Amino acid sequence: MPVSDSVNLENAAEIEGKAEDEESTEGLPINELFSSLQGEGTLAGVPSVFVRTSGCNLRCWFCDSYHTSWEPTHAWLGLEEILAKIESFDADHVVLTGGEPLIHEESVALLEELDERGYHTTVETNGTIYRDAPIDLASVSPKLESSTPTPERDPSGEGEWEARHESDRIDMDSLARLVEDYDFQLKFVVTDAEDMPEILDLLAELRTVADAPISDDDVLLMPEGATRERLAETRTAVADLAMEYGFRYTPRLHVDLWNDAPET
Ligand SMILES: C[S@@+](CC[C@H](N)C(=O)[O-])C[C@H]1O[C@@H](n2cnc3c(N)ncnc32)[C@H](O)[C@@H]1O
Ligand SMILES: Nc1nc2[nH]cc(C(=O)O)c2c(=O)[nH]1
Ligand code: SF4
Ligand SMILES: [Mg+2]
Repeated sequence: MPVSDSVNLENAAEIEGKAEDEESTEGLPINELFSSLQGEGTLAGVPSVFVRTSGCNLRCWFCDSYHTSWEPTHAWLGLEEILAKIESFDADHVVLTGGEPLIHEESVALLEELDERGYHTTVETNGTIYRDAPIDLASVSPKLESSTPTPERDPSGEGEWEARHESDRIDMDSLARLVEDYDFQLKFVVTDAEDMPEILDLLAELRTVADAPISDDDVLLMPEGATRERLAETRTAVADLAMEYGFRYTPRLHVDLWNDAPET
């Protein structure tokens, strides 16, 4: 969808207010809807349609989807319109992402319609919100302390989101319900070895709290980087960490192939 069709909201409070107002109505704020190869995780390389909702409850400093979080941009589309666009592509897999798709109650209705039509559904989520929906793969990316937008790292302000991001980024109950109810992968964005103790602690706690087994094979380390240049700096160290700790490594194929251009 060309961004020129989209409505640009000025600030985060406005989009969040808008998203809540619109929960009672049909439709979703869509930032882009396109066909590509799944670039990340266990299904990397699978042709998929991506539906990117706008709006997020967190603000990672490195967010590669800036126009869904820091500066949300979107058009409101009805479910029928979204489904027609999805069906115009020849794919069996649909990836619902964002922004944070699970802030929107209407995401459940979309997933139900996709399930009825026989699509395999992946939901890319930060794991802070649980919803009961036909999700074939919950692709959960819990946010580490290294994602927090400190004043030095804030891409748009002076650290106004730091405290809220820090207090909201982990919700153990939501994480536990997601891994209990769905096939899942835990996909951590990693920059260097300093991220590892927090990952190990989080896994230990989740394994205690969740009534579902979590194997090391369910844990994927993904290098931080939204550009080829940045990935070139992080990926070898992250691959080494995956080998050292016995977790999986996931590439970011869309960054390697297309440098994370829009609609890739
Ligand atoms: C834009 S997020 C949308 C879904 C959800 N909000 C989340 O964070 O999981 C999609 C995926 O991209 C990852 N991601 C975002 N920015 C990244 C970056 N700079 N480097 C590596 N992965 C990144 C997220 O961790 C998540 O797995
Ligand atoms: N090709 C491609 N694969 C992806 N996997 C997860 C993505 C996302 O932004 O959630 C993504 C994306 O933006 N593009
Ligand atoms: S949670 Fe996901 S969409 Fe939200 S700011 Fe972080 S990476 Fe971006
Ligand atoms: Mg992406």
